[in-house]
Amino acid sequence: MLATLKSEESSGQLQLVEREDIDDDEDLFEAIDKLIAQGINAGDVKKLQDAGIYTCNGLMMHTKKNLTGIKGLSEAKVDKICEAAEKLVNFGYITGSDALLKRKSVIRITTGSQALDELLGGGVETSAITEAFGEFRSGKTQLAHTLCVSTQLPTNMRGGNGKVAYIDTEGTFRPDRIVPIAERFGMDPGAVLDNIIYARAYTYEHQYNLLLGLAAKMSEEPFRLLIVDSVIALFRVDFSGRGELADRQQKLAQMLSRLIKIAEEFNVAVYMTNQVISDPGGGVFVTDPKKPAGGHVLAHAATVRLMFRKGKGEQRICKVFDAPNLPEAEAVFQITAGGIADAKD
Ligand SMILES: Nc1ncnc2c1ncn2[C@@H]1O[C@H](COP(=O)(O)OP(=O)(O)OP(=O)(O)O)[C@@H](O)[C@H]1O
Repeated sequence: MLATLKSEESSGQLQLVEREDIDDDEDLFEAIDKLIAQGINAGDVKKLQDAGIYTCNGLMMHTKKNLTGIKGLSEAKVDKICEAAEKLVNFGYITGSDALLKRKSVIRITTGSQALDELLGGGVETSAITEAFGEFRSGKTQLAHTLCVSTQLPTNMRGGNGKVAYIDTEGTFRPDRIVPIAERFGMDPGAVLDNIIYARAYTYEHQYNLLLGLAAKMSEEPFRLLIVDSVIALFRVDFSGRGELADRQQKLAQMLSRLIKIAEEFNVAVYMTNQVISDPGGGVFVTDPKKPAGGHVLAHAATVRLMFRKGKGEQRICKVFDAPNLPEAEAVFQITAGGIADAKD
């Protein structure tokens, strides 16, 4: 894998495509300001943007109740806006063939390990949520760092030719780790770092607001990856005890719903990490039983669920825990200075 990438090094420097240069059929969303040409006044479009809605596709992912909650938008205005948006985007049925065509826009981003890519059917998928859970030091954050770089590779090198947004809830992002990973892939570390936007979240509300703010950025520039590391940590801190569990799960569901919408609206791969909790119900024959945190709410939100565990030395094992189109199999990979790679033996 590494050899292939290196051999293509000369031709492989990242060329981020300007939004204007992208073919129309590659543009998966209609910008919200196109509503102006449909007779919606610019002031109302601005109100939508202020509420974090930057595309017509994103608009239709909101209920009318949500939209009338935006200051200055009456029910009549919301009806008119939705009608105008429906003229620009088809929100109804499409044929199976069209659905297949739509799937063709999905990109698979290399993890840096061929064995892991094969396990994932080619890599981490856009328009979907990939969740990695596992014990500490099992490689979840290292994979996040590797994806930060590989997402920026051109698509003919199994990258996503796009930018990266990184939301860090535990303070574990290390920009200096990006440097050797970029060098391994034959890329300029400075340029790679410039294509990553990073935010440290301190509360679950802050985490949610950071997601809302992303729509504006993603509608302007080609992003292909959103990392949330870890998705649940702040919820476990900000809500404590059984009494707050229902409230926590409801807020978590709202945030996960936002993540799914971002993935689909902008054809972005969402990679989120999750913690494990001990599972007393795991049975007496299982030593140290562990299960992913977040319960059913998280289980339903993730498209692909991966379980990481430690192997010998720097080796790690990834198991497909749940995925709609992947077999329940395992792959061994290794953490190296240059990020995730194939295991040596
Ligand atoms: N430069 C490097 N070269 C080789 N291995 C490294 C390097 N940097 C970190 N590692 C290894 O990566 C592992 C940590 O992995 P990672 O930070 O991804 O864990 P995690 O699964 O995110 O755990 P946590 O829940 O603690 O955040 C450590 O075992 C460390 O030895």
